[in-house]
Amino acid sequence: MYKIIVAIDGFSSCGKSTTAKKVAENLGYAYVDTGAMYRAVTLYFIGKHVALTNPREVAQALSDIHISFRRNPQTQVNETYLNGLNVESEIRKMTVSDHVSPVSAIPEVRRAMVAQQKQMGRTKALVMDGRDIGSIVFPEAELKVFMTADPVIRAQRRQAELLAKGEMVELNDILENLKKRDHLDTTRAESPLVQPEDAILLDTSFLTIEEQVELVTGWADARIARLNRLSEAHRKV
Ligand SMILES: Nc1ncnc2c1ncn2[C@@H]1O[C@H](COP(=O)(O)OP(=O)(O)OP(=O)(O)O)[C@@H](O)[C@H]1O
Ligand SMILES: Nc1ccn([C@@H]2O[C@H](COP(=O)(O)O)[C@@H](O)[C@H]2O)c(=O)n1
Repeated sequence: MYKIIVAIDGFSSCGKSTTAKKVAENLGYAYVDTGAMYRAVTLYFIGKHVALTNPREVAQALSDIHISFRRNPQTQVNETYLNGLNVESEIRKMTVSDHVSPVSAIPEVRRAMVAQQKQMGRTKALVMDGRDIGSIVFPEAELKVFMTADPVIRAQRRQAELLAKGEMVELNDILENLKKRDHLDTTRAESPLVQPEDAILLDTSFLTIEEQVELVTGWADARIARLNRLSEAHRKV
């Protein structure tokens, strides 16, 4: 069976990781949330008061950081570990959301994360979501999806999620954070968020989670079937 890479990019909180996780499950593929990697770096930088404009401090901090993902046996969900500590819940808090975009715009940070991400994709059978997966990390990905949704709907969904975890945040604060991050992410000099020309656009504003998962899984199945047919035809020649 042909194995592919599914690259999912898009704006903040439009459903990328929720969709990517379920599509990976459906395909029996590994899933990597690259936003979690940038969030873990940010958590470390905040804790160590790393000066973002000091290249030596940034390089030292990056060499001290080890990020990994481990499956929680109870929830079956991949959780993020920073230097051996589970930081899954810490990295989702607003403090990290407020600082992550400037940290992820630093070229040295991107180089370090992209190198690890490329390694993770060397055996394919991977669904990865982020901001530069189809454009920089895996420009050769067999399926690229670019997700978007109305900003107010995105903020409402994120607010409900934070509330369920006991964090009460004003809708407007979330909306401002989303808009600010989208602006920084799309305008930064180093690998900005762009929709690759060969990506399929998916607006989730009026879709249910099940509908968006079904769409992306269907596109992936179609790509795999086509590549299987091509390789079979090639084998027969
Ligand atoms: N179609 C949908 N309908 C309702 N809620 C949704 C839908 N898609 C995603 N959500 C919810 O919206 C929230 C944000 O989704 P998710 O974390 O997947 O977005 P994301 O694009 O990965 O965000 P980020 O870029 O900030 O990591 C989650 O609480 C998720 O359950
Ligand atoms: N490939 C990526 C992924 C993420 N970022 C930055 O991290 C922030 C948090 O990402 P979430 O997916 O958890 O929202 C995001 O706003 C980007 O600044 C990135 O640069 N590249």
